[in-house]
Amino acid sequence: MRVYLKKKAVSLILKVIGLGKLFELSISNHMRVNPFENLSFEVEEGKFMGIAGPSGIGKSSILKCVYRTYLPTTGEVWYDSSLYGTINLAQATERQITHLRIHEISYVSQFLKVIPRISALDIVAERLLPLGYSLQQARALATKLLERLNIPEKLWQAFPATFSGGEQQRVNLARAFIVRPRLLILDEPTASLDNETKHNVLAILKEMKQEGTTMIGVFHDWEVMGKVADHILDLRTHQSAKGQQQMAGVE
Ligand SMILES: Nc1ncnc2c1ncn2[C@@H]1O[C@H](COP(=O)(O)OP(=O)(O)OP(=O)(O)O)[C@@H](O)[C@H]1O
Repeated sequence: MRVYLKKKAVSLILKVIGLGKLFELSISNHMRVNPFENLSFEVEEGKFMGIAGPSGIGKSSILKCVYRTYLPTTGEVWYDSSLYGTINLAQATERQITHLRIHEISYVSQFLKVIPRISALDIVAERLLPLGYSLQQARALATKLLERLNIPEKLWQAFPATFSGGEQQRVNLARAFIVRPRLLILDEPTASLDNETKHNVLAILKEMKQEGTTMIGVFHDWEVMGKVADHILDLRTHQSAKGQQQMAGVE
């Protein structure tokens, strides 16, 4: 008897085509900075794509174009969303982007945008309120996450404005993790963490991957990236990336 294994269909969650970003610096005599152009890549559902390349090549800007903090100058960012089906994030409305950020796309950077006079616990818990959780449920889940990220209990009711860089980063991670997003964008998420917390963050990322979260991320620490990434987009060797930024004055 022959047994045929059914080939699992590959499902793309992100397809970026011809992405480019041009910055024009009005304060510097209209100098133009064009870190990447005509950049294309794809990410399969449930996979982790790391982005590598030297400082200034555009890694963070690519993440920001996907999260739509930056509007790309050229190109398409096709995302297979739960809310709207396949949608080009480069052309989605602000309202669609806001909804996607609440429900399915999270971004975590090295820095926390500190919200004044809200406790660390509530900054994390509040992410769950628009998703239908009660304040009590949200606080219980936030507590578990803050514990896992080694934030001491005495800080839970404190305001993160006074926290150290590493503590703020852990609150930032908790805010992104708590919603268990469909797409998680990570920009240097472990940069100021001690080894024990880094280890815990990696464990949470692996757990989320198993639950189906797709991730794209930039890590300075190649060892950390190697532990979670399924493949790496290396901007130095990527054919369609320019590989280095070009600067030119406006004619
Ligand atoms: N908002 C902005 N306005 C003007 N220029 C910008 C802006 N954001 C990024 N750039 C420029 O684009 C280039 C790429 O920056 P980006 O932060 O994406 O690089 P990176 O590869 O992430 O660098 P690093 O590894 O040092 O964080 C840099 O020259 C940077 O100065």
